[in-house]
Amino acid sequence: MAVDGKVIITCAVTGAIHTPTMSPHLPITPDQITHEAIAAAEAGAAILHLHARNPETGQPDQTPEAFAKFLPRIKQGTNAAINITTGGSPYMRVEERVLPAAQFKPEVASLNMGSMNFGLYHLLDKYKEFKFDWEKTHLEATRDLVFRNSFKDIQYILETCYDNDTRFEFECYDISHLYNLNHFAERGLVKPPFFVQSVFGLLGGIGSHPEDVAHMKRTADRLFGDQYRWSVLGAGAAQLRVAAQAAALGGNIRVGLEDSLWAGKGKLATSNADQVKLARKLIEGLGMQVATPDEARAILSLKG
Ligand SMILES: C[C@H](N)CC(=O)CC(=O)O
Ligand SMILES: [Zn+2]
Repeated sequence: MAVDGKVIITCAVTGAIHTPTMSPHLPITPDQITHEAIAAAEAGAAILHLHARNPETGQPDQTPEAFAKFLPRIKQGTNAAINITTGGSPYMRVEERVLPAAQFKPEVASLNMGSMNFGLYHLLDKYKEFKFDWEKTHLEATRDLVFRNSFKDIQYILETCYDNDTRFEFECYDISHLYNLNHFAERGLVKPPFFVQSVFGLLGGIGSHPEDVAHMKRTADRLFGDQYRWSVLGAGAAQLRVAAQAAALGGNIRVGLEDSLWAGKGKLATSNADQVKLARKLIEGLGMQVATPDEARAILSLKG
């Protein structure tokens, strides 16, 4: 819940879902990722969720070397908390996916709380021509893709990062994922407050209807009571609508070009900061305030 009316904005700067042909504004190179991350923080993002890409082709790159090309500069340029993905790309194995978080010991790392179909092939209806061959394959192959996050995979990431005092952004794409988180809580493998990032509107997970958002919150309230901090992300066109509903319900918000390329209906976002500014307007419009990085650290008990 927004603590003392402070709402945490997370910005997911580039991700591993969208591809270069989809938007000229998708940051690919280390310079672009660095610039976009710092600008998003200046606009109000307290947490920066980071993936790396091949600077030439934009292909997801989960090697620590790729992250090392922008992490130090981002840390120098902003006080925002760093959140390194352990999801990588849904095609990767968990041993590869956990490497950057294990090496850089960030304040936050994402943790996907269940296996699921991860559909992107429907985007092929929209984009006919692609700059790079891998883009079409990347989308097409999701027709038969299972994003694997077995209990063993999840425990492997938890144990690999345990001594780093890294806390997790628990990505819950469906109600069952909340129960999986509860399972690890009961086993004492995760400690509160749980930063629950509910994902809405990704093909293979829960939808983005207001009933879905309400159902996810009701279930999390019942399972975790005051032991969790709720945040939401809406995929694609649902981003701002889901953010508005959640903020009104006391939730925190995730935006960024990883989750949506848009800044309103049919309008391509020209930067991550664009979306952060829209989120800020929402929050302040509701009479709440945007949490600073240090306020977010206090709310989420981050190591700082
Ligand atoms: C829907 C988002 N792409 C979820 C995500 O951010 C996964 C991760 O990086 O671990
Ligand atoms: Zn991610």
